[in-house]
Amino acid sequence: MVLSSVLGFPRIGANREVKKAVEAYWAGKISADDLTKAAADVKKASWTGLKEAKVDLIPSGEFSLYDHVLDHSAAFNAIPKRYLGHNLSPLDIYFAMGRGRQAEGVDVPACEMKKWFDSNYHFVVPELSESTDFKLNFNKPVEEFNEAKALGIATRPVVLGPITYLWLAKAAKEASPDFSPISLLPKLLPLYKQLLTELKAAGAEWVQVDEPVLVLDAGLQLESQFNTAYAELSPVAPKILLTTYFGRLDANANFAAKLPVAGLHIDLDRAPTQLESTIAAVKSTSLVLSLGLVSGRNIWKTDLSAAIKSGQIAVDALGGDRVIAATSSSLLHTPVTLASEKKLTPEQKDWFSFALEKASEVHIIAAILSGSQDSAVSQALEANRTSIAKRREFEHTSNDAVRKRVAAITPEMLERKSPFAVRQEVQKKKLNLPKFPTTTIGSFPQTKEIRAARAKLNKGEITEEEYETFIKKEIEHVVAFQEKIGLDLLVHGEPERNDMVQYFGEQFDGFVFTQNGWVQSYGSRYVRPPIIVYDVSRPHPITVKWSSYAQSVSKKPMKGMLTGPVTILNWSFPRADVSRELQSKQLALALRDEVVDLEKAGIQAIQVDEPAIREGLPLRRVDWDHYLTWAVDSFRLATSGVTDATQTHSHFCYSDFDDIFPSIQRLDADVISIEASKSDMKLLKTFQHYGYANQIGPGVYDIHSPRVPGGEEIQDRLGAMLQFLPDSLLFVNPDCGLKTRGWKETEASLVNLVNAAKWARQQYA
Ligand code: MET
Ligand SMILES: [Zn+2]
Repeated sequence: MVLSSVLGFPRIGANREVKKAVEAYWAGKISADDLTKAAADVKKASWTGLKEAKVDLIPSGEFSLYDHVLDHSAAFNAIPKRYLGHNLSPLDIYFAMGRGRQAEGVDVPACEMKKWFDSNYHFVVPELSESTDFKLNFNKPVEEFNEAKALGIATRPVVLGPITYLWLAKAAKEASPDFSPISLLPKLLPLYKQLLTELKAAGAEWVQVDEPVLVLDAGLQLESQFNTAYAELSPVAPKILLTTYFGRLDANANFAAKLPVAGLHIDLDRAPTQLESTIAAVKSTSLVLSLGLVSGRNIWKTDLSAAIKSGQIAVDALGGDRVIAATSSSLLHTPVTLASEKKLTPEQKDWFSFALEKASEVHIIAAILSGSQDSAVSQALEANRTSIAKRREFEHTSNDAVRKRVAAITPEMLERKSPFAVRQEVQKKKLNLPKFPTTTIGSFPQTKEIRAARAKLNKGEITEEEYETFIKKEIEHVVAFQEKIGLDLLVHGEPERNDMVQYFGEQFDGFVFTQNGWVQSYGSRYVRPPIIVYDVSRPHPITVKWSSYAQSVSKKPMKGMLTGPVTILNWSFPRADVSRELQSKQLALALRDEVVDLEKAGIQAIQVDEPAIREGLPLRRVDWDHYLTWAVDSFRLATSGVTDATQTHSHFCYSDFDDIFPSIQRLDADVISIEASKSDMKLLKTFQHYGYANQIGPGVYDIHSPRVPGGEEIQDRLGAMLQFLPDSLLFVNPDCGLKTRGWKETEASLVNLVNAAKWARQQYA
């Protein structure tokens, strides 16, 4: 019999209960016990939901109050020293690692966060060194396994595998220079042994061990690391299902299929081509093959007939008892349920499947593959056929004007009229900026009042006109503030935007929005990604009125502010019926029109933000070129419609450029701003090494913290930067937008920034 399985479920609650509970706990409004209770309710709802959806293998242990990688660090006692000795409870140490802590004399910053593979989920990076004192503080998978068991629900516990855990880790500051986290494998394995032994004793039949590192180019040692680890773990563990997701096993399938485990899971949503090769690799073994047929990363209804067809290939080759029908990855990346969407049209609603609906899908696939005669199952399959047929019909329609425009993109459209050196001279005269021009990244504090006004507009409590008047006042205030403190290149402050992606999605044609489609981004921060459902176009100018209004109240140059095509794409749920490249080009053309309109309206500098361009980088290096080509081309398409005199800017809030430097260069923005405050000056050496020749503003302070940088501190940074960058290229700016900051620290910080730039003008006159 083919069993159905779900690799992980959203852990935020159907109505964001977990966010509400953890934030209430942080605010001291509820106790740790209340928090545990709220978490238990959410887990119970997930397990019950999955059981009702008739999923055979239900996950446990993957719930998290903040982040599942952090859960492992806390369990393994991989706790950096700075969090100890403050008399904090284990729970508070855990949260301090996740988000920092500034209270009652304790002042510790958070651990670093990084993007989870190619997703927009952030995990807390483990910090390890030779002196990390591994021990098993608690066994979360056992606890949750028992918790579910007490509710009468048998589950398959989930753990992050040892190799992937160590691979995600970084060397702590105190580690020796040649330390590499993977060297701790021999020290870590005993903990996994203990954890898995206890799981087996608790009665778990299976355990899901996630090793997504297997889909990366993670080096030659991988095979021996896996052999060592699993030879030790298998004898003591429940049956191990080794799970990979987000990509292809490629050559790693050769050794993965020979590991002493009971099953292997592959992602057929991201990498459908690995079905046949993996079947061939496992055929002569006794491994169970778990097929990731239902996407854990997107929200489109699965074409069940197609999934069943793929599943049947595996069943024919291996027999039904060796096949599991599963989600491709954890459903963490999808919203909980469609049931709470009241505003989608019935037609739209019929296109989607969120986590709970996906659970039913794996059940139907498994049931059909097992030869089920159940009429409910055949009806569900029939209904799915009808839905998919309707969706395909819709997909066959297109906005021909948009398609034609994409087809007619010429190489010239990707080129500015003149090279940077020529543009720089023209822009110097036109914008008349001083040396070391000061600017900001776009947004100013999104105050309570701004959010209240937007909420009132949405509820119909104020008119569109009243809202516009309010926003204009905000803009006036932000502009006057910037003039007062002496910034050079101004911004309007983005008060009209709820979110840098959602705002544009709402103005473009081709997007659909959910009311409750929240997905965890990190900790208690959830996002509601827009869904691209159709060819994208711009029915009318979007930001022109705000930027022109801002320009009309100042004599200083105003910088227009847009979100780039690749970032809009990466932070939305994309269509599955056309390529990401096509969607990106459509977005680029829509933005190109906006850029040209801004120029026509007299805006002399235009910033097109691409903070997500790097996270979209494919997991396998062989796929990089293709992505980077269309991603960079999209940016160039969006920004190259202007004359030499218009200064284009772009912004990235990371600094991990080593891998993609040539692509950053190829964007050919006149000015880029990057995050640099946290990552010392190593990055600037990269810029020097590659001979970056356009203008650049490495962030001079970190906006993610309320801390005000001192004037001298900023001067020092500028001095250090000027050792690597010619003074004619340097801009002075913070490292990201200020929307999450308060006005008080914003003012103090920017005053120091302006003064530091004045100092630099004297020093380097
Ligand atoms: C995440 S990058 C943010 C850029 C945007 N212009 C802002 O200032 O908020
Ligand atoms: Zn940013």
